Amino acid sequence: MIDQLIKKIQETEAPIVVGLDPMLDYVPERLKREAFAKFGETLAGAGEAIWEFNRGIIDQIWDVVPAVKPQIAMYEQFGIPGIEAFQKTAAYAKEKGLLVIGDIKRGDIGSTSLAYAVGHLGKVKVGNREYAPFTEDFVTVNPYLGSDGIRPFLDVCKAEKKGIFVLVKTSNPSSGEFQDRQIEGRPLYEWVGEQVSRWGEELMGESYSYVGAVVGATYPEIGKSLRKLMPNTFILVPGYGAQGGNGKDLKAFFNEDGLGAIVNSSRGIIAAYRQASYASFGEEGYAGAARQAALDMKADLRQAWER
Ligand SMILES: O=c1ccn([C@@H]2O[C@H](COP(=O)(O)O)[C@@H](O)[C@H]2O)c(=O)[nH]1
Repeated sequence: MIDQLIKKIQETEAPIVVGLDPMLDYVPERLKREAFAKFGETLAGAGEAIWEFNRGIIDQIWDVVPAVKPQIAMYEQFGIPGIEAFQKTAAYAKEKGLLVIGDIKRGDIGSTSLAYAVGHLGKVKVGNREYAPFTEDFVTVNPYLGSDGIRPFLDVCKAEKKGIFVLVKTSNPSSGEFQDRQIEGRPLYEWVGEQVSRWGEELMGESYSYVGAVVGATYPEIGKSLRKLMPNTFILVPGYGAQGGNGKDLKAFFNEDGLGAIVNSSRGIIAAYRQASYASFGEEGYAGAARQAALDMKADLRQAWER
C-alpha cells in the first residue's frame, strides 16, 4: 500500500491528504434540510448529512489528491449512523481511486489490538466466511502500550499489504508534556521514532516502509531531527492550516527524493468556504471551495517537496 500511496502522490504531484472531519456545523443548510426530511433531526439524519457532505467533497477532490483521512471521532459522535457514514465515506473514496487513512488512533493489549487491526485493516471470520468490515488502507496507531500492542497491526499489515502510521510527535500544543520528556538524555519521541523505524524494517515497500509515523507540522525542528532518524519511514504530517503549519516550514519533513511525507489538512480544506478567501464560493459551493483550497495547498507545499 505504501508503494501505491507514493505512486499516487507522484501522479497528482500533491503530497496531500484531505482530512474528512465533518462537523454538522460545516454542512450546508440545504443538505441538512434534505437529510432531516428523510430521517428527522436524529442521529440517522446527522449521519446522512455528513455522508452527503463528504460525497460532495470527494467528487471534487478525487483527481487532485492521493488520499483522504476520515477522523473516526467525528463519525462516532453520531453513534451507529455516524459509523455507517464513516464506512460509506471510506468505500466511496476507494471507489473514486483515493487511498484511505483511517484516523482511529487505536492500540491496546495484544488481543484487543488484534481485534482493532482485523476490523479496520483485515478480515474477520464469521463461521466459514470472512468479512472486511472497514476498508481503510492505513490506520493511525498509538504506540504507548509497547510492542505487543503494535505486533498485531504489523501481522495484519503483512498479510493484507496495508499500513499504519504510529504517533511519534503529535501536533497539539501540550504534546511535549510526555513526548518531549528526556529519557537517558534523549526525548521520548526519539525513542519512539527509532522503534517505529525498527518495526518498519520487517515491512518494507520499494523504498519506504508500510510502518509510517505521525509527526506534527507545528514542530518543524523536531520534524527535521525525526526525518534523519527514520530515513525509510513515511511521515503523516497533521497540523497544516487550521493549526498553523505552513509549506515553508515543512521542507525538513521530506527526503532528498522529494518523498517521505504526506501532509494533512482537514478544516482548512473541507470548511474552506467559511474562510474569507473562499467566500465567493458560498455555502452551496463548499465542495468547489474545498477543491480550490487543496490546489492552493499543493502550490504552497511545492516549495517544501520540490527539489
Ligand atoms: O498529531 C496529530 C495527530 C492527528 N491529528 C488529526 O489530524 C486532523 C487535523 O485537523 P485540522 O482541521 O487540519 O487541524 C484531526 O483529525 C486530528 O485529530 C492532529 O491534528 N495531530
